[in-house]
Amino acid sequence: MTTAPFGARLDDVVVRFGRSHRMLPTGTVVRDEAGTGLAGASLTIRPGTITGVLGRNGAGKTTMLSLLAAFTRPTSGTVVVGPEGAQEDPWENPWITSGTQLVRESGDLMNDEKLAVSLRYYADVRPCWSAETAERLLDLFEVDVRKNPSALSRGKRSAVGATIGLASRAPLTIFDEVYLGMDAPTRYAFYDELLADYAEHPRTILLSSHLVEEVERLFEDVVVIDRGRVLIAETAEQMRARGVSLTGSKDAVERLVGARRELHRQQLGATVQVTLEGGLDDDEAAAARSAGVEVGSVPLQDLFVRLTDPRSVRP
Ligand SMILES: Nc1ncnc2c1ncn2[C@@H]1O[C@H](COP(=O)(O)OP(=O)(O)OP(=O)(O)O)[C@@H](O)[C@H]1O
Repeated sequence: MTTAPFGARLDDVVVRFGRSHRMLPTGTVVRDEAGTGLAGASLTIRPGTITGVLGRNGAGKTTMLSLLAAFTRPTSGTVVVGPEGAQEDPWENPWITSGTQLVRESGDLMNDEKLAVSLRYYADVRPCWSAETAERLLDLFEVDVRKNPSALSRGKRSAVGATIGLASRAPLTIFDEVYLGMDAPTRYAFYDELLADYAEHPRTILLSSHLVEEVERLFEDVVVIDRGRVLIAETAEQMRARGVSLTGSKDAVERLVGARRELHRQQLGATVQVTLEGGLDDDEAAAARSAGVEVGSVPLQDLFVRLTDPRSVRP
């Protein structure tokens, strides 16, 4: 089993879910339209990076992550996963799937057996499994492996998911919103463990989260999915350079804004704060300084919210 980090590529991938039939309380049967998970998504995941996967509810994050782990198959388009130069379709491909660990909020645990049984299963199917890491993290998160998963609180189940992801040491490790049930101290402990383990055992990690502010410091690359398509796929640094915030008197800020695209505007008494798309060149930065306008960076969370705002018209 190779331990080289896996990368992945999606080319024009469409995922359509079948039509379903539903009976209303009145007895009438209605036909639901087919749902679209992805509507032509193209993307490259660089091996050996931590990539944040962001998107509003229903954007297609889970669909995309499920494709990489071969839990779902594309309706059209291609998906390949694997180490550089040896990427293959992951569907029914044991070589690729044994190197891919998808951790979902549901936990994927055997609810009627003691937790120790599920852990043995993961140890068997993940060639790089670290029993020592699993034991240490379960101890850290105070999870009792003699309990059945169904007897664990939501937070403890999330901690088990986090443990499985880290202990798998899988060349592609995917965390799909696993931290939702965890309290803040547990989440922060998880982020620290993830960074420490990643530094020691380089691999590819994908993290989807709605807690963008909290996790953005972990990201090297960022993918933003919007309505089934990939809106942004670049380094976190490039994404941060997509916006700049200007704070100062209305007139001075207005002069700097000119005809540029505004992502957000906030009036604070006589002061206005505008988030602009793009950065400032040297002349603009000098003009801002001499006009007493404060130039700041924009957190990824704010950029993500503004760039995926359905009310904003894209150029
Ligand atoms: N099994 C399914 N049947 C029909 N439609 C589905 C199914 N699974 C997902 N969808 C639809 O596909 C779209 C993308 O869903 P997906 O779960 O991938 O989004 P998401 O970005 O993970 O959302 P969230 O942040 O709310 O978890 C949504 O419109 C959803 O309703």
